[in-house]
Amino acid sequence: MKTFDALFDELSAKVAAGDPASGTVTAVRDGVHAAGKKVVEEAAESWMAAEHEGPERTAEEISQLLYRVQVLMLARGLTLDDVYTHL
Ligand SMILES: N=c1c2ncn([C@@H]3O[C@H](COP(=O)(O)OP(=O)(O)OP(=O)(O)O)[C@@H](O)[C@H]3O)c2ncn1[C@@H]1O[C@H](COP(=O)(O)O)[C@@H](O)[C@H]1O
Repeated sequence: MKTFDALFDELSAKVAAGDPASGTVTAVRDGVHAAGKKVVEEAAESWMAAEHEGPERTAEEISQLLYRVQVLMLARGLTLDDVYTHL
């Protein structure tokens, strides 16, 4: 099972390498505006799933939200430490 930190390490490595097969690399290159819209979209889908769908669908949507948050962090040049320092 993958953790938040492990996924961030994986995405960071793909972005650093410019992996052409990675959708993440494309998403990060699309920039903060596009990444931010995706965060909002997945946040709304998480909320709707929590209200109207089952726990499994909700968990799936939240996993996509966490992924999109990491894409936004990478597009903005933030590290995990930058965020964790505020927790
Ligand atoms: N965890 C994810 C992940 N979560 C979501 N996504 C992307 O986000 C897409 C879903 O977002 P959409 O906006 O298309 O979703 P949607 O149409 O709203 O669909 P639903 O939310 O209704 O399901 C998926 O098809 C993926 O492209 C992800 N893409 C990649 N990862 C992981 O990131 C790592 C690197 O992946 P690559 O960059 O593809 O190499 C790998 O470990 C992947 O498993």
